[in-house]
This record gives sequence, C-alpha cells and structure tokens, in this order.
Amino acid sequence: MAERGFVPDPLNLNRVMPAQGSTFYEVCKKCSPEQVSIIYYFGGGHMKLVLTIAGSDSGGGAGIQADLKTFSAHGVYGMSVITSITAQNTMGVLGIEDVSPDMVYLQMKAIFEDLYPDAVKIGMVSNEDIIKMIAKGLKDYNVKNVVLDPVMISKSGSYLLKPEAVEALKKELISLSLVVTPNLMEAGELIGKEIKNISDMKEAAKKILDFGAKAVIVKGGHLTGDALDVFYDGKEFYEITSERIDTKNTHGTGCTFSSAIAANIALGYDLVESIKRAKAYITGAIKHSLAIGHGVGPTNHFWNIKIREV
Ligand SMILES: Nc1ncnc2c1ncn2[C@@H]1O[C@H](COP(=O)(O)OP(=O)(O)O)[C@@H](O)[C@H]1O
Ligand SMILES: Cc1ncc(COP(=O)(O)OP(=O)(O)O)c(N)n1
Repeated sequence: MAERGFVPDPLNLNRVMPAQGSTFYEVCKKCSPEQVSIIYYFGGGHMKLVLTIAGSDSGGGAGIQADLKTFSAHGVYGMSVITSITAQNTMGVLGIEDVSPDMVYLQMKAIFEDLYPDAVKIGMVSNEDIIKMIAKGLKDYNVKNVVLDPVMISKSGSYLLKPEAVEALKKELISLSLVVTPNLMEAGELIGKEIKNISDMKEAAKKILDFGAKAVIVKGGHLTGDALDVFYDGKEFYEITSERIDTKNTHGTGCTFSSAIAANIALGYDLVESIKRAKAYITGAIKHSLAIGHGVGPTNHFWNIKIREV
C-alpha cells in the first residue's frame, strides 16, 4: 500500500516515491537503519538545501565527494564551496592545491545570495587565510546550523590543515558552529592533550565547548572496543555507541558522519536525533564499505538505497 501522497517505485524497487505533484516531502521515519529508508520527493520547491565547504578528494571517498553523496543518500539537495583540491586515492594524498581565499568567498556569495542552505557542513579548510574568509562569509550571511568537522590529518598521514592554522580554526570557526565533530587526534590538538579514553573525551568536549561551540561530539573511531562517540551540549553527556566493524575500508568516515548530521539537521531533526541518525547511517556505510582501490577503501554512501540489481 502506498502512503498518502506517494506511489510505489515504478522500477519496482524496494522504496517509495512521491506522487507527481505531491507537496509532501519526508525521509522515512519508521524505517530502521537496516531498511531501504529513503523516500524521494521529485516535486519542485520543497527539497532541503545543504552546503559543504570542504576540500575535493579525487578518489571520491572523502571530502566534497563524500559529502555530496551523503546528501543525496538523505534526499537533500547538495551544494559545495571547494577550499582545496587534493590529488588523493585510497593509498594516500599525492598533492594539495588550495583555492584562493577570494574564490572561496565568491563561491559562498554565489550560494548564499541564491540558494540559502538549511544547514552547512565544514570540512578541510587548509590554511589561515581560507579560514578567515569562511568566517567572514558565515558572519556576512548570518549562517546558522553549521556542523564543523575540524579536519587536520588524513588517515594516510597527510596534513590537510597547516599545523600553524589550528589556532585560527579554534578562534574563527568554532564559535560559529552548532556542533564540532573532532576525532581523538583533532580533539587532542584542540585542547593540547592526548586523548586516550572516555574520560579524556569528556574533558575535551567540555573544553572545546568553552571555545564557543554550542555542542561537541568527540568521535571514538580510533579507540578499541565499541565505536563510542561522546556528545556534550553544555548540559548533558551522551555516549553514542555502535558495534565496531572489522574492516580496513574506513576512508572518509568523519566526512560522511558530519555530512549526515548536517543533512538530518536540514531535514528538521533536533541535534541529538540528527547525531543518532547520522551514527546509524555511518555504521551502515562502514558495514557495507567498498573494497576498491589498493589501500583504505571508502564507505558505501548508498548502502541504504536499493539500486537495480543486475
Ligand atoms: N570500524 C568502525 N566501526 C564502527 N564505527 C566506526 C568505525 N570506525 C569509525 N567509526 C565511527 O565513524 C564515525 C567517524 O569517526 P572517526 O573514524 O573517528 O572519524 P575521522 O574519519 O574523522 O577520523 C564515528 O561515529 C566513529 O565512531
Ligand atoms: C579532501 C579531504 N577532506 C577530508 C579528508 C579526511 O577525511 P576523513 O573523513 O577524516 O577520512 P580519512 O582521510 O581519515 O579517511 C580527506 N582525506 N580528504
């Protein structure tokens, strides 16, 4: 039975599509993460808009490419401001070329003066001048709902943020963010202390909140045991946990997680619910990750959408 305003998928896939001309748009709230869970709205004007400000990963597993795939997998309209171009694959980063700060601002202007986003994710920001320009753009256009992933070093060990720009990231961007999503190493860099366990993660979340963010989630992807992340909003700590999946193919996990948070915020979920939904999404994307390339393969952004099987 089709839900009101929806018709069965004409390709006979295990998903539901909106009836032509329907004004209803929703991502399925009843579906478990293991189910095919996206309902697409193809009518005009009601799609939520989400922007990523980040670097390009030529290999498609992280950065802008991962973010846009994640947005599509959530049924939101994705847009991008590219800060830096990386020549990158599953084995590593071959080179990095930064976009000029003026061009970063111009991309922001183009978007904010026409396609104002419902949420913004920030990833690789590379250097101090770009960081300052992004902060200016966020202030000039009064941007809210910012999810800041303070990307510093790739899994393959390349600096994606110049070490001398960490202070600028702290000073300029954290206070403009709704939530900051550091991994263990990034949280450690931000507070100047190595993070080794849950108690350190809680301490780091508190200190990063003091830099001006409204909330912080310290990701425990690089610990052992369950994949446990610590969320703090100044009032309460939440431990958000999933099973740890035994795979080497985890390229782009942080990018994908933060983009999924932004997509869920745009869809209207509150922050805690957005994080829980993003956690379910990244867990599935890792569980179904792709053994492609010769190194650390990417997560599977479309694991929850049934595509025609041939
Ligand atoms: N092997 C894994 N199994 C399950 N979840 C994981 C695994 N690795 C990372 N995660 C989860 O993926 C998200 C991204 O975390 P992490 O990999 O630490 O980020 P980053 O890519 O920034 O280093 C977090 O929710 C983390 O708990
Ligand atoms: C262009 C670009 N941006 C960010 C990253 C880091 O992404 P992350 O999700 O932390 O994944 P890993 O690099 O740790 O696999 C990147 N690599 N490239």
